[in-house]
Amino acid sequence: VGDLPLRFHPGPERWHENYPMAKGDKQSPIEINSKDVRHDSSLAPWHASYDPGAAKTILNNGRTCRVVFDDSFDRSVLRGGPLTGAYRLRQLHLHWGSSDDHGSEHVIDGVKYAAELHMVHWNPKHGNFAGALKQPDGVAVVGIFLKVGKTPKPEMKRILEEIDNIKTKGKEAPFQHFDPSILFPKSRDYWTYHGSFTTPPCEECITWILLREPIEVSPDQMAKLRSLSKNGENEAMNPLVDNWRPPQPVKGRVVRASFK
Ligand SMILES: COc1cccc(N2C=Cc3cc(S(N)(=O)=O)sc3S2(=O)=O)c1
Ligand SMILES: [Zn+2]
Repeated sequence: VGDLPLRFHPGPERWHENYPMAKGDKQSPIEINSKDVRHDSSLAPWHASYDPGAAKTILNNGRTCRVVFDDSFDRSVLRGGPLTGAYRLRQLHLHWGSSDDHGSEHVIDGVKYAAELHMVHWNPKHGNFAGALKQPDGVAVVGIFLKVGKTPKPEMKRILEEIDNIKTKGKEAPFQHFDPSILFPKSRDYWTYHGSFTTPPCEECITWILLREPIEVSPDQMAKLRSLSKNGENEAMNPLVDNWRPPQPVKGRVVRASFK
């Protein structure tokens, strides 16, 4: 599927034709309504201990902008929160819209953020990433909402400065000495629920940890993201925007909050 021209890429409504899991009972993203959220005082705080040296490259794969980390040993790990054990950071990527009023995948009390950053971690007790995909506790994704404001976080600058080197699909550039925990907002408050990858193959192996406090980006930082192309360098520019999946049925799942 990855290397077919765009016109053959079916949208989210048709993913289930090739990936039956896309119609499962634990799909992501979802709408979170505070009135249905249950505060769970037993939820521990989460901790990330990332090694800046683990950052390797940044790439445009035609569907998102992704930073890849060395996950060959417990070098950059996430612990605590709803998790048991240490989960290894594998990659981070973003989802964003064609304008500032939408772009996030999860929707909070009806609010769509301009973008949503995902930090993907996997549970090494399952041997490797492919093995972790098949387990309900295989993967943990930290989601951070991005909203457009006047006091942009300087830390996002580093990722967005690299955009010029990965404008077209397939472009990759070295991206080293980067500690993604600088992107975390001040508050550690989070929601957590069990769900899936928001793109095919849509496996239901993800413990989602969504941070309540958004981080700020500037309007021209958003414009920078939108200047990426879905196409290769010798094809027509096709703005890489609206790479978000719409909210999926909650199907009785309970979203827990670490805060009151
Ligand atoms: C076997 O290769 C696989 C198997 C499963 C997922 C992936 N990946 C591609 C999409 C994808 C979507 C993610 S999201 N938006 O839910 O955080 S995380 C992720 S991925 O791990 O990079 C690669
Ligand atoms: Zn994602």
